Amino acid sequence: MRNPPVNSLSLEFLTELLISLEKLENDKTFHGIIITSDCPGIFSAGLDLTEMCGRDPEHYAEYWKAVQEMWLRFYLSNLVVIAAINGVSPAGGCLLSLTCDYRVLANNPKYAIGLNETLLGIVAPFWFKDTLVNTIGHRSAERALQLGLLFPPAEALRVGVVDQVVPEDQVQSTARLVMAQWLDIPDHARQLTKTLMRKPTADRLLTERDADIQNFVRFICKDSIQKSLHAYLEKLKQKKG
Ligand SMILES: CCCC/C=C\CC(=O)SCCNC(=O)CCNC(=O)[C@H](O)C(C)(C)COP(=O)(O)OP(=O)(O)OC[C@H]1O[C@@H](n2cnc3c(N)ncnc32)[C@H](O)[C@@H]1OP(=O)(O)O
Repeated sequence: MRNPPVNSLSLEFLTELLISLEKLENDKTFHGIIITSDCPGIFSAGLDLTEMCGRDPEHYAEYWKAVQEMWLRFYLSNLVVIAAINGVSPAGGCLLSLTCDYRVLANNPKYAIGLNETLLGIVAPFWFKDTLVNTIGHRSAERALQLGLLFPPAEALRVGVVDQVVPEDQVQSTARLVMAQWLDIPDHARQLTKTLMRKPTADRLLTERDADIQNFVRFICKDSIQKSLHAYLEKLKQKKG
């Protein structure tokens, strides 16, 4: 991913990601992809806050549809998808990595990962929650979501948000090694098993997709939510001094 400075998931970047995924899926010589970041120290800062602030309801609806599409397409991809997480990965960045089949995280205490939406005064939708529950179990997800926990590497491994923590200079080579193991499995059997495990979760969003968009637009348009998102963005900008 190369969307400097922080790989935020803007509408344009989400569209690029989806087009890239589609191209790779349509090319039958590809069987797997590794998602990693070109922004030093940052895997992805998550959803682009500027897409959710000070825009009109039509824009929010279009943006949310693209976020849903990213989740659905990566979560259900027939390819083996591995995240080589080489930086901090809050909220939407964590969600993207949770759509993958396997997560390798660099062992750097700054590289926290988690769904921290409550810290921004917003609520992770049911499909963010479902993805986390499917990964770390109900009790750990309940605690992580309510507290907006961002896990440093050792904690992330202990709770199961990531599958492996390795020295920073071994993230890419480990991801390639893991990819080779996954590609050794007969592809047809692996793909059907992935679908079996994930389709019920995806179906839930597919049947409630429009309602989920409407909920998002209603929620994000609230004055109180706009105020807290503006304040959060301002805090990020002022951090530089
Ligand atoms: C109902 C809704 C449900 C779902 C909703 C939301 C899910 C989400 O994903 S919300 C986004 C959550 N993300 C975060 O909380 C991360 C915020 N960013 C950071 O903590 C830091 O920027 C980060 C640790 C990633 C990187 O730190 P630095 O290297 O120190 O960079 P800066 O903080 O100086 O940021 C540079 C530049 O980028 C802008 N920025 C950062 N994050 C975002 C973002 N998510 N969206 C848009 N823009 C972002 C930041 O404001 C700076 O901008 P400038 O000052 O204009 O350079």
